[in-house]
Amino acid sequence: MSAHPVIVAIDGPSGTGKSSTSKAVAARLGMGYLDTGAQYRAITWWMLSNGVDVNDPAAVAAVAGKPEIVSGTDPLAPTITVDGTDVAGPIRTAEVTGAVSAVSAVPAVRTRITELQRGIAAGAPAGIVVEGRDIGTTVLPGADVKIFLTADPEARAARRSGELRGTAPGAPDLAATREALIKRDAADSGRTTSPLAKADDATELDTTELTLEQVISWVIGVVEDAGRKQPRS
Ligand SMILES: Nc1ncnc2c1ncn2[C@@H]1O[C@H](COP(=O)(O)OP(=O)(O)O)[C@@H](O)[C@H]1O
Ligand SMILES: Nc1ccn([C@H]2C[C@H](O)[C@@H](COP(=O)(O)OP(=O)(O)O)O2)c(=O)n1
Repeated sequence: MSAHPVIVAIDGPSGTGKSSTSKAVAARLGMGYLDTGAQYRAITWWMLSNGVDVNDPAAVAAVAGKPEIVSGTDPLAPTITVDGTDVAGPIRTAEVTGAVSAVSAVPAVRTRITELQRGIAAGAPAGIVVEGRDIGTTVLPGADVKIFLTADPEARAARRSGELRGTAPGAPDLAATREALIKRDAADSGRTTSPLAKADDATELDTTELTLEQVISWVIGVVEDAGRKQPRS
């Protein structure tokens, strides 16, 4: 399709549809898929499992280089391990969700994880869809396609709440989910190092009134357009 493997950056706050959209787009276009939030969750899980005080940035920074995080990029079966342990389940607990913004605000953590992400993107032979908070702005500023997804907080909380009810018995109710989500957005947008932000050259899409399938089709259209505009090799 293009002269080099296409890199697609999809950013936005929680519940806008980044993961579901990115996975589907990557699968349909035969590309890799990287969930960068899962990596921040994985390092947070390791900190909590090892008794590190996640509210002490110096303590977190001191051990940020220790865990070995490996992400599998098949969009049909993405994987994440820490020191060889499959953590796909444990990284989705409320405890990790409650601590991840503090850990991911620590510059030493971001430097480490950003390096990992750049290496994975550079080594993706068929191109890759990378989703997160700072992919278009910091991690891959030269990405071929940059998309920023948004949606009303009510829609985002309802989606997340529905998802948690499906997978986690005893999950918090809608109001609690909404409150936690807004608090996490504020922390992620307000941090000093590489906050959640739309890149100037990203295309924004409000997904509030759209179905997931509509969002997927729109993103595929943008990626295919970008491929057509690239010089032929
Ligand atoms: N446009 C949409 N309409 C309705 N539900 C959606 C839409 N996009 C995503 N969802 C659902 O919302 C939940 C959160 O989506 P997800 O892709 O995990 O968002 P994010 O990665 O941005 O946090 C999932 O259950 C997903 O199926
Ligand atoms: N590129 C990224 C991706 C995620 N993070 C941090 C901030 C987020 O609150 C957490 C968790 O991200 P994740 O994408 O799993 O969050 P969701 O629950 O899917 O919204 O990680 C980040 O700082 N930078």
